[in-house]
Amino acid sequence: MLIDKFISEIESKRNCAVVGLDTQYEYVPDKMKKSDPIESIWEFNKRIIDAIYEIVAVVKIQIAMYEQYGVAGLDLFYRTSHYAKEKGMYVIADVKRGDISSTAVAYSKAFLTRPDIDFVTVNPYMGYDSIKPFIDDCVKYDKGIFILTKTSNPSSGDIQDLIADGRPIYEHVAIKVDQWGKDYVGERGYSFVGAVIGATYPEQAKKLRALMPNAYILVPGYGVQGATAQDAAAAFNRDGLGAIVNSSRGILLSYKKHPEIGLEDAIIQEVIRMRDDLNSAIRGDKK
Ligand SMILES: O=c1ccn([C@@H]2O[C@H](COP(=O)(O)O)[C@@H](O)[C@H]2O)c(=O)[nH]1
Repeated sequence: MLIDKFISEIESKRNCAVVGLDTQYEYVPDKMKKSDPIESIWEFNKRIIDAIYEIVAVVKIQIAMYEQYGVAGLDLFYRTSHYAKEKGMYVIADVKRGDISSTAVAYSKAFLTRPDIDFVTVNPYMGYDSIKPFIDDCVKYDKGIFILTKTSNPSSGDIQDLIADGRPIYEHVAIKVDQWGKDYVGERGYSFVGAVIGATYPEQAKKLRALMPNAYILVPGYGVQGATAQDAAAAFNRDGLGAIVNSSRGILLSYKKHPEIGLEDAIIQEVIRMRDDLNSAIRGDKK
């Protein structure tokens, strides 16, 4: 099962950090900027992937950053996912889809039938029939999903924290994630039905971790959004597994903090710093 192989790869690299390829033209170093933004971003993405693929298991590609450039941007999204996959990386398409079942079937087909995409993020607001097509395709094509549960943004509480039947909505979502994923637990004890929990909400993450012990959790919010490795650690199980932690701008823009070294060295340095920071918070490894 994909989720078992995914866990083995994270273990063998000793790295639960996800590099978020939320690339925009503005992020490309001036020296690398060409007149064509698409080709500039492509060069940047390729150099990042080449720099990290031996030490990082997973990339998350945020589709919105590519869609803003129209059809050429979408083509770049897939060129990037294809390139990362060719280098042996796991690819999360951060697309946050969710719609009535007939439309969800099409959304799922768009991503989960592709060999270059392993996971997608989905939005549970419309309920089980909007999620089931993705689960069916996960079974058929050996893929996985991360369901938005408690998101990292400051306003996530506007709706997710409202109390229904005595508990916040995000806890109800976690209970559903647990139920929906129970039949799909692999050899390592984790399901391909996972969740998204922001590192910016560590107290909530502890409770949510207990409510869905078999879910793999995608944890955004580390770095630029202000969460620390200690915050992110709340989403992990005692086995040191159960979560992956994303950083996008913190890694993509790390070259600005280290103008004295080249792009690749700056990216590698930041990825290693993040990996060691997380391993120290999760399992007490020495930094
Ligand atoms: O709750 C959520 C869900 C998704 N995201 C996405 O993760 C990255 C975070 O980028 P940073 O630059 O590391 O802040 C981005 O793609 C978001 O859309 C999230 O932040 N929070």
